Amino acid sequence: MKILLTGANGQLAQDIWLLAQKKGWEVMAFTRQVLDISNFKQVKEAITTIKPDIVINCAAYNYVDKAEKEWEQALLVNGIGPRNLATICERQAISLVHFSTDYVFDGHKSTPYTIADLPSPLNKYGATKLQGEIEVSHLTNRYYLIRVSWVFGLRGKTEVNFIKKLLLWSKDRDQLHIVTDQISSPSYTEDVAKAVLDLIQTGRFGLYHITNSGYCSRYQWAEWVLKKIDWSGKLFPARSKDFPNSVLRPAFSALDTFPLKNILGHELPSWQEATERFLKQWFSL
Ligand SMILES: NC(=O)C1=CN([C@@H]2O[C@H](COP(=O)(O)OP(=O)(O)OC[C@H]3O[C@@H](n4cnc5c(N)ncnc54)[C@H](OP(=O)(O)O)[C@@H]3O)[C@@H](O)[C@H]2O)C=CC1
Ligand SMILES: Cc1cn([C@H]2C[C@H](O)[C@@H](COP(=O)(O)OP(=O)(O)O[C@H]3O[C@@H](C)C(=O)[C@@H](O)[C@H]3O)O2)c(=O)[nH]c1=O
Repeated sequence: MKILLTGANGQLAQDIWLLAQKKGWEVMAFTRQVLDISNFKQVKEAITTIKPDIVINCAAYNYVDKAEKEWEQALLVNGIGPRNLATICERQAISLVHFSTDYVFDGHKSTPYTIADLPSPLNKYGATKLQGEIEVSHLTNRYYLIRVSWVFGLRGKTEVNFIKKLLLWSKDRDQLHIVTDQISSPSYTEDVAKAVLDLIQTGRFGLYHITNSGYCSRYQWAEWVLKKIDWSGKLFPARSKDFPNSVLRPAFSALDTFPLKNILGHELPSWQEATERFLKQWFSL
């Protein structure tokens, strides 16, 4: 299997890259500096030269607050980039994996969102990711469109990883206030990478939700982590409105992964098991 991987410095990309190499697959990995997915010429050149079996697009603009002002930049990466990839993949009969987010939903439901629920994003980041979904699903038939939520991985930037941020805050604060009114399903990149590589071997194209099992609030997730690391500070519940500079985020955006289990034969480990594994690996690095 020959893979062309974009956004190769990102947290999910790094784990996909590692795992695919372990399987003995050929991975041609491109960072933003080498392949800017919003540049149609560069995308066409890379894909037509390499002729991969599959393109895995991990490139994204993931700054939720900044996207309100930088929405053109966000749309270029999250909307136009996937458009470029889908156009060339379709022309060359190459499969495309693209990732989206729980933030395409408004969070008004009280049960996990299924692949049959209609998106209605609350913020500009979510709107640009929805545009990416539309571009991919309209421009090619050979797609795996995979929504993930609250992604955390060992590698990549701290800014896009809530647990890494929490660990940083816990180092120099003795009090933390974490929101109880944002609930979703954490997704560990190691587990998502494995599921994605299993999925692409099935040839079962379509829309998927891939997250760890179960869901929690940001507060519950933080409480769980801080207990595991024996943090001596005090944790207080907070509300999203206590952070007036943050844009609106969905209150409940847990994802229902049906029919993933029917296809892979298993669900992903629970968010608790995944977070514990992350912490063990993080502190042994
Ligand atoms: N992080 C999260 O909590 C969530 C992420 N997702 C989605 O999952 C996928 C993987 O996310 P994650 O691993 O966290 O992403 P990261 O933010 O870790 O990585 C994204 C990568 O894309 C690169 N990039 C940015 N713009 C371009 C461009 N124009 N062309 C090529 N590369 C570019 C970035 O490079 P540079 O750093 O140099 O800008 C970065 O290396 C994305 O689709 C994301 O939207 C969905 C839900 C939650
Ligand atoms: C600073 C701070 C923030 N918060 C709150 C404010 C904010 O509403 C909330 C969200 O945190 P973050 O900004 O880390 O999370 P955010 O960047 O919104 O995370 C999202 O990223 C994108 C890319 C996705 O696709 C989503 O799935 C999701 O992972 O945390 C606290 O509870 N306590 C604090 O001390």
